[in-house]
Amino acid sequence: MSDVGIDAHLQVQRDDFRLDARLQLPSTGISVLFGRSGCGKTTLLRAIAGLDRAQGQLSFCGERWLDGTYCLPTHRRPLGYVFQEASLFDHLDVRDNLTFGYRRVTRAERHIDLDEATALLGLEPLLARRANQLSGGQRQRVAIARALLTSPRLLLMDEPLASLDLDSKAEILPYLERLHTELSIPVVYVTHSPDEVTRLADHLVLLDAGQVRACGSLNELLTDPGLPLAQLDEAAAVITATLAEHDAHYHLSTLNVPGGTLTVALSGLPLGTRTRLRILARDVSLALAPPHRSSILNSLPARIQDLTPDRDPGRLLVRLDLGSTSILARITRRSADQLELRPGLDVYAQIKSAALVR
Ligand SMILES: Nc1ncnc2c1ncn2[C@@H]1O[C@H](COP(=O)(O)OP(=O)(O)OP(=O)(O)O)[C@@H](O)[C@H]1O
Repeated sequence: MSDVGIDAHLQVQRDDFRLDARLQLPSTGISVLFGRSGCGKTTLLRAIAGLDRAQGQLSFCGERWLDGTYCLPTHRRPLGYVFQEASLFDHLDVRDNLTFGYRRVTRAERHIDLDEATALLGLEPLLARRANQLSGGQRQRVAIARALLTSPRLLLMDEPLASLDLDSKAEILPYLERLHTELSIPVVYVTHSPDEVTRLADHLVLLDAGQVRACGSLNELLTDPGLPLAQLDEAAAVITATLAEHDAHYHLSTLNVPGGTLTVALSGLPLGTRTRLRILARDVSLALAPPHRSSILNSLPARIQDLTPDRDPGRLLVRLDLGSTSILARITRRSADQLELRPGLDVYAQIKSAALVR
């Protein structure tokens, strides 16, 4: 990794649980800590913040935060922390909640101002409202803006959507996506929601029983047949795409993707927008020749990287190299034998359906 943000080997001992996590996270983008309930996501996040006592080493962008007996206290670590439930000052209005931390940052250290944070989280109409008159989603947006106004160099978020209903989650996700595109500070984000992973993660850390099972870029881990994500029914690749053309007549949009173009249902996004495209493994089939007179619009040249047994004994998982990224195909073992598929073979990936991630 060229630009390392967090470089850590952290241990936390609890009565019946031990965290022993080695990880390196990049200094940009959203890194998601992912894993089942109780695997240690919150424990690791709190150890990074210095909120719980940890052993080991931790540095951030080369600065030592923990090393043996040396421990930089939380209030001296330049980080913002967003908890599952926003703890606001209920008797204050939104503006006063926001300025609370902001005033304590010296002018020279400020890299985001009140207007920017308010605009980024869409809080203008709420500034005069008292905190106890906000919905759960609005409270969480205020909590995120308040964390940003302390001008952190690292933002830690512990399941910020977990206590919200579906509508509030849908309301807040676009704001989190904006953080992603408009701010350059790295975010470490805890969730066990696959949807949030797909929408937000650039980088993924898979935790299992207190240990890091894998750590890498989102699509690298999603398409790794040795990891549990590729064995899910919903196994999918998430690739980056750019909107290239809208066809109002046929109600379709075309996107540039690694290795070619793909067509999806007409999108309202402007041409040139960079977005994410989710391609389910079960929606990809393989052919040895380019499709001829097929109803499938999407076909990309690809090279087989590997073939791995699937949970279903009648099927195989095929990882396909598109050049700069990979996708998965779930096909029958019989087809694989009939087509004599093997690593290194050039094929055509026929994609029945692909969806913009939103
Ligand atoms: N304060 C504590 N004292 C003792 N044990 C704790 C404490 N906090 C967490 N644990 C235990 O540590 C383990 C990891 O908990 P942690 O909250 O980090 O998991 P998690 O992956 O964040 O889970 P979830 O997704 O359910 O929030 C669990 O077994 C939990 O019971």
